[in-house]
Amino acid sequence: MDIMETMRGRLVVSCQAAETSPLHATEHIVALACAAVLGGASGVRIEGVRNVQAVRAAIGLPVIGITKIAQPGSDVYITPSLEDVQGLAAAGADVIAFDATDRPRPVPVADIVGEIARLKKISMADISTLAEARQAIAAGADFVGTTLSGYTPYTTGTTAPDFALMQDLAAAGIPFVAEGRIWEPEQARRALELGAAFVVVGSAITRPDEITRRFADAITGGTR
Ligand SMILES: CC(=O)N[C@H](C=O)[C@@H](O)[C@H](O)[C@H](O)COP(=O)(O)O
Repeated sequence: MDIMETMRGRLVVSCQAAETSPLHATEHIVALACAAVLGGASGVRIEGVRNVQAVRAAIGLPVIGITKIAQPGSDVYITPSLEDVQGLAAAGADVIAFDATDRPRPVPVADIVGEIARLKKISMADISTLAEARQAIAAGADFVGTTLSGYTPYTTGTTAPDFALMQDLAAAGIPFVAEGRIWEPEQARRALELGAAFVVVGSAITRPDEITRRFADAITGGTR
């Protein structure tokens, strides 16, 4: 399987559950991933070494692996350490995504990228700005994701996907994936038209609490 070609121009579904969610168990993550594949996903994004291992065994499509581990003295939590990279690689992730934002971090971006390459995996740098994307590619990342736009102190306040960032990435010739706040199929299509290699959708498909809240708020005007 050519990992990138399998996902190119297609939908990848992020199957994650917060610790507070009733879906926070490996069997539920596997079920979400299998449902996504049934619905036409061409890959999945999975959090946690155990979940990656179980999903890898259950589906034959590309798996993007991440960990989410809070770090003392740092806001970087997506695949922050070399041990996280090693665990995800051993669990069978094809692509390893990691925080490549310009914030204080436990391990330099170049070291994370180097370890992913050493383990013969594909690296996806989750960024929030064009400058971070340039730095990540210069450090050797295979491609970037717009995942963290809106989640760094210097990129706050948006509710829509960051189409402007996608346009900037395309203009700069940086290979990118669209991820973050994509709630409508038309937004996914637009991201592809802007040059995204593929599109990652999470909450709008796999977080029933957030999907429910969207409907409930629309009905009640946000008052509960
Ligand atoms: C910021 C952050 O931690 N993003 C995480 C990255 O894996 C996930 O919580 C998101 O659900 C994922 O990026 C997909 O985005 P959305 O759920 O908006 O479609």
